[in-house]
Amino acid sequence: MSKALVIAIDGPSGTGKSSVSKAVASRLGVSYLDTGAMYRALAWSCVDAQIDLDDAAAVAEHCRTFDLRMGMDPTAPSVGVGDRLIDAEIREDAVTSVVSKVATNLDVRANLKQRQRDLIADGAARTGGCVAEGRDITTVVAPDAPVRILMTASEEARMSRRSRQLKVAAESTRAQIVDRDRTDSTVSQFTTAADGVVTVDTSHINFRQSVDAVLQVVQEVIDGDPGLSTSAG
Ligand SMILES: Nc1ncnc2c1ncn2[C@@H]1O[C@H](COP(=O)(O)OP(=O)(O)O)[C@@H](O)[C@H]1O
Ligand SMILES: Nc1ccn([C@H]2C[C@H](O)[C@@H](COP(=O)(O)OP(=O)(O)O)O2)c(=O)n1
Repeated sequence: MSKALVIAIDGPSGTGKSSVSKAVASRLGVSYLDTGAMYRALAWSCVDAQIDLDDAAAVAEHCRTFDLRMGMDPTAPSVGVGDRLIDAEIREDAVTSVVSKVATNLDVRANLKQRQRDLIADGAARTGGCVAEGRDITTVVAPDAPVRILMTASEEARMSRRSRQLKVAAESTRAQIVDRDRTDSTVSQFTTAADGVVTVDTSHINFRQSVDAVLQVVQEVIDGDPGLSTSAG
């Protein structure tokens, strides 16, 4: 029986993790998991339930019971709580500005880590593989993944991409990117590659080239491990 093609991708904000991971998963015909969206969904759900985000015990308790539903089709990923789809809501400033409060809660991280492992296993069982992206996938959630990649890019490139994406001035993205990454890095190390993790620096390559760079790393791993397979040609 062939082994599941789990591809773990970490990196700071604005390196291209989400867009590149989605494209790679589509090309390979495997599932896609945006773990950052899970932290965002929890932050949204706490605000919706009027839970004080500074009350770590209350946030952790809410995390244990909230009905998070992740759609893992890379061509139409979705995030829901119960029957309500919240894909747009979790990208709003109201969530972006507070998400670090839930992401730095260690009880929350333990709960979401287990959910992420289960989702990756389910997604891989359905489609033969899964591209999972975040901050601690290569090190904590899926340290045994056959492909592990750290995406990096200069601060300048990351800020300018986010500003183009959000249609705001580059400098105004500093708080969203540089400051938030600094807070998040107190609980997971995602700026240097752990042992066995391949770095893909996207500072000076475009989106297409970034997708090709990741696919090349995947192909090299497949070539060295005949037990792994993919539907991509
Ligand atoms: N290599 C690249 N070169 C230029 N722009 C890119 C590249 N990769 C991604 N982008 C663009 O940068 C923006 C941020 O990418 P995203 O995937 O959301 O990053 P992350 O998930 O790391 O925060 C998106 O608009 C995306 O299309
Ligand atoms: N595996 C993960 C994924 C995201 N996080 C944190 C980091 C961010 O503050 C939030 C949201 O992550 P997301 O990847 O959506 O953030 P970006 O806006 O792309 O930088 O969750 C985490 O701590 N661990």
